[in-house]
Order: sequence, then C-alpha cells, then structure tokens
Amino acid sequence: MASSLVVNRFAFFVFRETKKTVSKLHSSSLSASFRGCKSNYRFARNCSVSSADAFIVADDDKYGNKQIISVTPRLYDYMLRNVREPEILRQLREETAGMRGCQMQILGAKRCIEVGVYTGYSSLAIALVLPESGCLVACERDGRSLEVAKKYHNKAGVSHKVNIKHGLAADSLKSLILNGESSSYDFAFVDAEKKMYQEYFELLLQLVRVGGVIVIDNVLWHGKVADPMVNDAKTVSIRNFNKNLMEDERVNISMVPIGDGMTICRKL
Ligand SMILES: C[S@@+](CC[C@H](N)C(=O)[O-])C[C@H]1O[C@@H](n2cnc3c(N)ncnc32)[C@H](O)[C@@H]1O
Repeated sequence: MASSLVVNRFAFFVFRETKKTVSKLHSSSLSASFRGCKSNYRFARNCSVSSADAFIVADDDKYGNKQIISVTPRLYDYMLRNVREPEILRQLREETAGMRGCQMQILGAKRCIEVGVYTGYSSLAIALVLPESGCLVACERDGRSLEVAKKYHNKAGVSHKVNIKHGLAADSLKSLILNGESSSYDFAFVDAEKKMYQEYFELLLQLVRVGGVIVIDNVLWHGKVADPMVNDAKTVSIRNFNKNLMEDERVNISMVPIGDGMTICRKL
C-alpha cells in the first residue's frame, strides 16, 4: 500500500510512505489493562497515574524481561507534542472532546471501508491520505454523529472521496456485496457494535481483496477479555471473536497492544 492508516479507539497512527503521524493516544488504557495485575508482576517505580513519569507495570521473566510501561498524562502530552497531526484533524479532535461519546474516536487507508464512523475522526484521517481517485465507504447508523463527520469532510475538502452509508453497517456491507464489489477493497476498519464483530468480519473478508487488510479495534476490551470473571455479552463476544480469528486460516493476524488493542488481519 502506498499509504495506509491504522487508527484505533485510543491511538491513531498514520503511515504515509515514510511519514508517521501519531495523533491521539489515550493515557489510561494500558494502565487499565494492568490494573488487576497479579502479584508476581514486579512493580518498579510507582503505580500512580498522576505520576509525572511513565511507570513500569510489568517486567516479569515471563515476558523475556521486557518492560511494559503505562502511558501517564505527561507521557501522553509528550506524544501529542511530538507527532504530525494535520490542523484539520486537531480541530476535529478538539471539537469532539467536548461531546458525549468522545472516548470512541479511532482509524483508517486506499479503497477503504470504515464500520463505525462516529464524528469522523478516523474517516477524515483516511480520506486525507487517499488519492483523488480513492474512496472510503463510511458506515454509520447515527445521523447526528454523521452531521459532524460531514461538516469536517467538507471543511477538509475530502467529501468527494467519502461515500457515507447511513444505516446498519451489516446491511450496508451486504448491499456492497450484492452490488458486485467483492474483492475490490484494500482496507477496512471495524469499530462499531462489538457483538457484531464476527458478522462484520465475514462480510469484509468478502469485500477485501487478497492481500488487503482488515483492522479490528478494541480487541482487548479494556483488558476484560483476559479476565475469566468478566462474562458480559460484549466481552464474551470479543473473546470468542479473538479465539475464532486466531484459528482462522483465511488471514494472517497480528494483535497490537496499543490503546484498547487492535488486530491487523491480512487476507490470504
Ligand atoms: C467507537 S465509535 C467509532 C469511532 C470512529 N471510528 C473514530 O475513530 O472516530 C462507534 C460507532 O459505531 C456506530 N455503530 C454502532 N453500531 C452500529 C451499527 N450496527 N451500524 C452502524 N454503526 C454502528 C456508533 O453509532 C458509533 O458512532
């Protein structure tokens, strides 16, 4: 891919040729994942989130003595100051910060599909790096969020690249398949209803070409997937989805522990 985007709920990376932009990282997700860490983890330094420095949440032999650090507010601010975030994305991030549901922001890539748009941060990030001939099919059920997304697509001059599908994402994906668009997409980002992940994945696997990439967000689900005591419907659904994906020979997968965790799947 000449350019691609990988954005997740709390972290957002833009890869464009050799450029890398990290525009949003959430400070609490890693520490939340390790809040229940077991006693055999050695806690070095201190464990206060208000600490100025990053702290080590685990450096157990089990992990080859690799240190796992938490992202503190100071480190988060440092990252925000040391990435290349386009002005238009900064504006949208700041406007979204005051809105209900603002913790949901995420993703992105060339002939692309996004499942779960919200106010459009990830869709704008994708659209900005798409070539003029590129397109992003943006699936979202919430009309109010879409109004904000459209405003920023217009403001950024990328509306012509974005094909908004207002409605249930599974229905929109099925209509793309019925329209003969199977195997014609390069990239898809999944960030909508967690209980629908398996269905989205099956539909997207039809729509994405061989070699294409599907990125699934929130696969660590605040760490709950690893806690056998947590068995609510969303957690169980993501846990089952992760297990199925691990055994799925139609894709190569890589689970990335940034933000709330995301799995990058490459269609074989
Ligand atoms: C986490 S937010 C998406 C954030 C966005 N990707 C970003 O990075 O800015 C999830 C969105 O999925 C939408 N959604 C949830 N279930 C859906 C469904 N069944 N069909 C379409 N959209 C859905 C919600 O309305 C919400 O706006």
